[in-house]
Amino acid sequence: MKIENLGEFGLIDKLNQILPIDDKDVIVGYSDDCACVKVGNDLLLFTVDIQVEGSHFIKEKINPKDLGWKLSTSNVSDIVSCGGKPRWALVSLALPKDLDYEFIKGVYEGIKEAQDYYGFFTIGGNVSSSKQLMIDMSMVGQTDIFVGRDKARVGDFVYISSNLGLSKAGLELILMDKDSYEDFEKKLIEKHYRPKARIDLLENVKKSSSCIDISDGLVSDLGHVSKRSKVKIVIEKEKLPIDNNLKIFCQKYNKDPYQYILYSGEEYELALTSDKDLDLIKIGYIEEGEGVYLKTQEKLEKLDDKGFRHF
Ligand SMILES: Nc1ncnc2c1ncn2[C@@H]1O[C@H](COP(=O)(O)OP(=O)(O)OP(=O)(O)O)[C@@H](O)[C@H]1O
Ligand SMILES: Cc1ncc(C[n+]2csc(CCOP(=O)(O)O)c2C)c(N)n1
Ligand SMILES: [Mg+2]
Repeated sequence: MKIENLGEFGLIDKLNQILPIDDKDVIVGYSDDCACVKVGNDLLLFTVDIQVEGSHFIKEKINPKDLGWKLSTSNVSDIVSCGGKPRWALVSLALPKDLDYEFIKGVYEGIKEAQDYYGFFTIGGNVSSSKQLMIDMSMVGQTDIFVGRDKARVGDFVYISSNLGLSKAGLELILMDKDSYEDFEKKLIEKHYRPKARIDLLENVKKSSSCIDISDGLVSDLGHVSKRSKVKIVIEKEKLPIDNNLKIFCQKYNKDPYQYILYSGEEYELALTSDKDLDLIKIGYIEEGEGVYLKTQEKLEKLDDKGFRHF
């Protein structure tokens, strides 16, 4: 069986069967944005995210500082979505022998910027030679309560932390390889290269019944919440805000903004559920049932999971 036929999540299920968890201190494993372990009175959160040349970035196009920032943000975002503060990171480098030192220096300067902004420390790592450039960060966070994907409840509202869709538009612009970009295009590209994990929303996360960060796309990531919480999630189309720069992008390139809002990955914004009134963007509600639906005035349509998959 080729792994491309198993798919990303089919593969993870099989790996879990080989290594089941038999440790009473593990609160959550294999199934959420972070694994969670009880140590004394604390809950520690563990996550790991890699940036691979060709899959996550094009080396010739990315500023190495942006790469260090994006790598850090993808890790911090998982910690924040579980309600935690990022604390410590390890960085594993797989580097082609002829890589210029200046590139890795830039990556570490980007990590430094992220450390200062998010408040964590890199405390070690590993180095190996490799044909392909890969930079992997693992991160430990700390919290007093774990906010997962499995406690969205019927009657909750669904919230998002910001306008969505910008990262996908930014990536498409980068891949167009244009000689020059208009100002609104530069802003979309900036959103792709410099996403901000929503550490500012930790108090809202802790008040939520469930939370997930949007790395594969809103529908795909809400699909995880729906499956794990065993509920139906209804998104009301008219409540989805369209960012002004995304609107201009879609007009210029003749695209449907909702394909971006619903399916853009690498947003590192949050999707939360709560029965409380949160000062965030309310986009829908939870009902009994399963799946993720889009409601318009005319119809209620079940949405396909077209999220980003590595295979
Ligand atoms: N190689 C692996 N071995 C064991 N568990 C894994 C492996 N890869 C992923 N997992 C687990 O599967 C779950 C889903 O992983 P995934 O990387 O999709 O996390 P995510 O938070 O949904 O996405 P992202 O990493 O983009 O934030 C996580 O709980 C993760 O710890
Ligand atoms: C060259 C290039 N091709 C495609 C993409 C898009 N992309 C890569 S990973 C990912 C989702 C999160 O993945 P992960 O779960 O690995 O964090 C997305 C949307 C990109 N950024 N660069
Ligand atoms: Mg995640």
